[in-house]
Amino acid sequence: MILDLDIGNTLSKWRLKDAESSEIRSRGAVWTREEWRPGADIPDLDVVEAVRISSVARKAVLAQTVALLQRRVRSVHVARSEPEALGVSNGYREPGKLGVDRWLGVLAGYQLAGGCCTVDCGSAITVDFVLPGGQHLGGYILPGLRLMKESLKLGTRNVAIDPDSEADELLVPGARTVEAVNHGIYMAAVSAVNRIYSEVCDREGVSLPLLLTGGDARVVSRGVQVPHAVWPDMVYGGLEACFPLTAAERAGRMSGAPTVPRRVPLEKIRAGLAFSMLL
Ligand SMILES: Nc1ncnc2c1ncn2[C@@H]1O[C@H](COP(=O)(O)OP(=O)(O)O)[C@@H](O)[C@H]1O
Ligand SMILES: CC(C)(COP(=O)(O)O)[C@@H](O)C(=O)NCCC(=O)O
Ligand SMILES: [K+]
Repeated sequence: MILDLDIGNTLSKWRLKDAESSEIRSRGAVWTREEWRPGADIPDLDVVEAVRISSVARKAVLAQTVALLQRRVRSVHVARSEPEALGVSNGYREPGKLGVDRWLGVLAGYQLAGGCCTVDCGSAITVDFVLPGGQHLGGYILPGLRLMKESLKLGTRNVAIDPDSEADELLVPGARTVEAVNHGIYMAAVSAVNRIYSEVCDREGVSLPLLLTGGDARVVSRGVQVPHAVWPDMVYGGLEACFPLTAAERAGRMSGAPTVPRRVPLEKIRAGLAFSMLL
């Protein structure tokens, strides 16, 4: 079995993948923590022959995790942001400073769709762009839905946005504090994603497929106007592309990859942008 780990600021996600069949056997998530020991909530390491890790948690968390895994597993691969990989040039002035989850998302997106826009809705919401030739432009970082809510300190931190709500319900004026907060932060997140996407496509003169991932991808997706795909395993896709271990991975196939979303004509994106600027 292959253990894939995606250690975010809030949650550490894992999945076990069968090295022979390439099937995903199980998956889970635990709160990201300083100390991380195999227990009821993480998989049995006896069946694991290789581990692939993406981590944006504090250095000590990664060091602890790697030390623990190296005692039990033969090969442990840790992803890093590089100046260039798999046809993509990192757009950061200091490439190593780009969050590795963003880098892996971009690599997965590029392998799937060529030039694209990748959005990761987790603790932070990040939006990254890579052009059809493989140039990554850099991106945007804004607080995630939960972080925005917690920063307001209005006693609403424990009332999450219902992930099954429709965008229509979440965009109307709130008539209670908790609604005003939830609708406000939702409006902030989806407006930012819509605007950033349109601005950059306009500026670069290209309509790019849009891909969403992260814990809040499903709810953000409902407020995103352009056709797009939700890809929960996008960061894992980057790990597969960087460290291919199975036959399918070596052939360039990533588990759970969505069909590439339809490209909107650039004129339509520009018309939407011009209209929103009039308001
Ligand atoms: N079951 C859940 N537990 C915790 N957070 C969740 C859950 N479902 C959705 N979320 C949302 O997803 C975010 C965490 O998403 P994730 O992509 O795992 O973040 P990160 O990679 O930063 O750890 C939280 O900030 C929260 O808004
Ligand atoms: C921006 C992030 C905090 C997002 O992390 P996440 O919300 O997925 O936990 C992470 O990608 C990170 O720590 N990046 C380093 C800074 C940068 O990318 O510029
Ligand atoms: K994120």
